[in-house]
Amino acid sequence: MQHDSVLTQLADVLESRKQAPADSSYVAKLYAKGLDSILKKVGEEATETVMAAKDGDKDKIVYEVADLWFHTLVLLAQQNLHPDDVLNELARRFGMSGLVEKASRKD
Ligand SMILES: N=c1c2ncn([C@@H]3O[C@H](COP(=O)(O)OP(=O)(O)OP(=O)(O)O)[C@@H](O)[C@H]3O)c2ncn1[C@@H]1O[C@H](COP(=O)(O)O)[C@@H](O)[C@H]1O
Repeated sequence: MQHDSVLTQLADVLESRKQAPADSSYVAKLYAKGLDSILKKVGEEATETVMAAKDGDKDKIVYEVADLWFHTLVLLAQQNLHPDDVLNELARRFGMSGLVEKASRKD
């Protein structure tokens, strides 16, 4: 599987969880708890990433960054944003305009 398609497919799953009953999955439950709960998880996972890096444990760094990225993807979805919106911003900073065509920003 291409890595960029992991982001896209995960974003599709996160979008679909918006229609799911609150008790049906972790993400559905997190949406039901609301923005503050999502932000709390982002903060916790950022802290756990810092602790893993301070411990110098590379496996733990990868695991915690995956948790951090995952919860930021939940945040993006909750805000009706898509990973492509972030990839486009990174591409713009890298001097590569139009790298990712699909962006779903709705504001
Ligand atoms: N990638 C992930 C993923 N990464 C981390 N997590 C969850 O994020 C939580 C991490 O929080 P912690 O480490 O603090 O563990 P915890 O104590 O269980 O967390 P809390 O219940 O206290 O919030 C764990 O419950 C993990 O299971 C994830 N949950 C789901 N996904 C993906 O999201 C998709 C949709 O998820 P569901 O809606 O749950 O099916 C799944 O198919 C997966 O691909």
